[in-house]
Amino acid sequence: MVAEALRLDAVSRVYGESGTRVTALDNVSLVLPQGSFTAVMGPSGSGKSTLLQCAAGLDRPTSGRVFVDGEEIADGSEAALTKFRRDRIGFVFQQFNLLPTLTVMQNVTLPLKLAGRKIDRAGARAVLERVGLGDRLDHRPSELSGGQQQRVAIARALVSRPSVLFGDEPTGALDTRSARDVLVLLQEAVQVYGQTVVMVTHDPVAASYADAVLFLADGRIVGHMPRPTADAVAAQMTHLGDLVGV
Ligand SMILES: Nc1ncnc2c1ncn2[C@@H]1O[C@H](COP(=O)(O)OP(=O)(O)OP(=O)(O)O)[C@@H](O)[C@H]1O
Repeated sequence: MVAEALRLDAVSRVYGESGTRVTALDNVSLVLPQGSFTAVMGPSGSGKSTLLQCAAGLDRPTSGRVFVDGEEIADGSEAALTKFRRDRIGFVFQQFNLLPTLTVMQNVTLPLKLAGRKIDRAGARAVLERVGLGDRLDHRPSELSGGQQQRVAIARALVSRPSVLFGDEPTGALDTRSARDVLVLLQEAVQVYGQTVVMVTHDPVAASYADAVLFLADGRIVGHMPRPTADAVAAQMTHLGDLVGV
């Protein structure tokens, strides 16, 4: 039996008041096993980012429950939620979100510092070597290419050994080759290191690196494709677009 890394039980997220109400997530339930790589796709506005934010504890569902590694995301204070995220969640954004004044090494060790954990420089160096940046430790983000910056962001997300690594279009700002490097890295995190990765993407090629694709439309899960190929994903997206009229 493979353990569960992520569980959503009937999660809904409603924005706004009556009149402007938007149901961004509508009663979504899912279970992802440890060591899986899942892509989340769907038309614009289908709820992909909201799903990721609720699953990662960056946003609170209106109703329903989220479990990471079997433990429910704290429903308590902001501080408790922050601790939960720091201990269990890694997040990679489209725009890297590195701190420009810090070096590569400082960026990567910052989460450990903020969490009051021991700074394991050797561990951080090993992760940076793994992402191919072992010789760039003292560089600033502005001295790196977009692909290299995203690899720093991935190293920063991996250094605290999160239960789940979330990516919100992590290849969205990269050229084809850099995107491929990042996707191979995420695949390796899953296949070699047993990490669990959940990635939102608009790109069928990026999605084809995952073990499975979840399709969202109107805040609901409307499809699941194991062993995706780029062509099959593109065909399914066209079909979804026809269904929801985009
Ligand atoms: N803070 C917010 N306030 C009000 N409505 C919101 C807010 N965030 C998202 N929404 C709405 O919730 C729905 C889902 O948005 P979400 O960003 O999750 O979609 P998405 O699938 O990630 O879209 P995209 O592919 O365009 O990034 C949309 O209708 C959006 O307008």
